[in-house]
Amino acid sequence: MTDLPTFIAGLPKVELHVHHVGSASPRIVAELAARHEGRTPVPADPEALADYFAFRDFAHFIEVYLSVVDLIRDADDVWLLTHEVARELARQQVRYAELTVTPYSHVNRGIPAPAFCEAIEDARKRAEADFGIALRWCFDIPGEAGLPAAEQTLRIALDERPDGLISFGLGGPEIGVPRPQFKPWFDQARAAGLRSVPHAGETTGPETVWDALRELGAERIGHGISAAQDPALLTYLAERRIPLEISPTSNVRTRAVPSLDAHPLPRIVEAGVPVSINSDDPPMFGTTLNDEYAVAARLLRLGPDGVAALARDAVAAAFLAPAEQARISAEIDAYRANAAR
Ligand SMILES: O=c1[nH]cnc2c1ncn2[C@@H]1O[C@H](CO)[C@@H](O)[C@H]1O
Repeated sequence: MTDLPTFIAGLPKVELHVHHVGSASPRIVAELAARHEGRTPVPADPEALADYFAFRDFAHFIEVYLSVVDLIRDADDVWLLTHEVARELARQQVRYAELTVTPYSHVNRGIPAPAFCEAIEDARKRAEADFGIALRWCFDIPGEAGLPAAEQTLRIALDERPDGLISFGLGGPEIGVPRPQFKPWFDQARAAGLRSVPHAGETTGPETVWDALRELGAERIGHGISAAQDPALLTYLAERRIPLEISPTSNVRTRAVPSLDAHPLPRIVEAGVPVSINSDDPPMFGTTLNDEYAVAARLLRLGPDGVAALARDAVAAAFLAPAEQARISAEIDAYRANAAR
């Protein structure tokens, strides 16, 4: 039997909560920073970049995140970023990923919506051909930009409607950005067939998770970790099989939780709530999806069978056709069986 990190590295996976810009590797960020030398606070040197990605608190994280968004100036930058993110996901044996993209932030910086959508779509199709990975898009509202961003994000989603678009989200800070105000836009997105996957309960309490469920029709919750403070909410999520998209290291690096050992993941799993394990913004948090599976295995005291079950749970939570879910789950089972020999 191979050791657990090696087992995880080869395990077929899906990733459901990972941000487009947040996945820009130090190499890509350095390349983009070099293209815009002198006009960005983002260091081009990967060493200095690691220090730059040390966050005082969540607000500081968003500030740094937006400084990386500023590096993406044209459709070529968008294509490069998207194709490289797909390469890194495929390297970790990710077969399918729902990538959270924030069109508002890019259109707001001068990239026309049609050009932006054409770039991500072309990169998505090329990634499927080059790496065998299926990408789909979640268009999310940057919460800090409020209702104008909600309106523009919905407009872009419905007017451009890229083939890969499957869901509608809400990211950015939660403090001072109540979820209920976004209900009209989520209602329209859901009426147009987009799945609802807002962030909630990351930096605020269980009430924002309740709001995301009751007001925004959330089918999955981004993070949702404060649900661990509300037994009734845990029961509600478990009974209705509403998955939480958990990114353990993200929560520590943005100071949403004090340490990995204090992370509520064990309590959430213990309550029977479905979870998927994710990396969120891997280079910014100094992690990878494989590292997050290793963290989850440590916190949940899992061996290969348990880790394979985590991967299957993420497949079950994915907005994938049942036949596709069955195919990837069967690949996970075959891999587990083969590793046991
Ligand atoms: O962990 C996270 N929580 C909330 N927002 C995040 C996170 N990672 C990346 N973003 C991104 O920050 C943008 C701000 O414009 C949000 O739209 C969201 O996509």
